[in-house]
Amino acid sequence: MGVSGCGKSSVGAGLSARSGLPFMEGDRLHPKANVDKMAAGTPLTDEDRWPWLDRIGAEIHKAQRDGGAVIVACSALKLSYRDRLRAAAGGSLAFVYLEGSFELLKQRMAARTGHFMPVSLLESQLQTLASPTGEPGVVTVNIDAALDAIIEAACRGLTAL
Ligand SMILES: Nc1ncnc2c1ncn2[C@@H]1O[C@H](COP(=O)(O)OP(=O)(O)OP(=O)(O)O)[C@@H](O)[C@H]1O
Ligand SMILES: O=C(O)[C@H](O)[C@@H](O)[C@H](O)[C@H](O)CO
Repeated sequence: MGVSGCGKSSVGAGLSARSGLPFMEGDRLHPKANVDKMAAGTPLTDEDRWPWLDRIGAEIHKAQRDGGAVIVACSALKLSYRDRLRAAAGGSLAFVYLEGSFELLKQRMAARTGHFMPVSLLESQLQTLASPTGEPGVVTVNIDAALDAIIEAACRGLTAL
């Protein structure tokens, strides 16, 4: 979890490769209207996000019900969003929070190509973000490091929960 450009997809795919667990890109569950809205430079509202979070929660629940687990890339910016996911999951749910400075996030967003999310939305992402550090089941990893080191730190943190 974390704001746009923090590395959710990259780290999620890396954790999936290491653990053998399936990876789900949360952005793919956004309704097209949400993606169009963000692409046009307008931040999503709670009302835009609830149905999307419920889709993600249902996928996590299904994986756990079937005796498995799934790694999901999801911004989960507010406590109320994370609690919605926790309630939907029904089982245990851990969060890896990828934390970074405005400058580094901006730099990573600006350097990537072919992504719908404009850099102009980073400020609103950070304004909406409520840090999860201190909530149960949260591993916080600073993103100012090589991808491998971030994945390693996330793995270590998750194992220690
Ligand atoms: N540790 C890292 N070092 C250097 N570049 C990185 C690192 N982690 C991710 N990146 C790059 O930063 C960009 C953002 O990463 P990524 O797309 O994984 O973030 P994200 O949180 O999934 O973004 P979004 O939510 O906006 O889709 C990508 O171009 C990715 O290759
Ligand atoms: O809750 C949100 O505002 C969204 O999920 C965003 O975080 C983006 O979809 C994502 O970061 C892609 O850039």
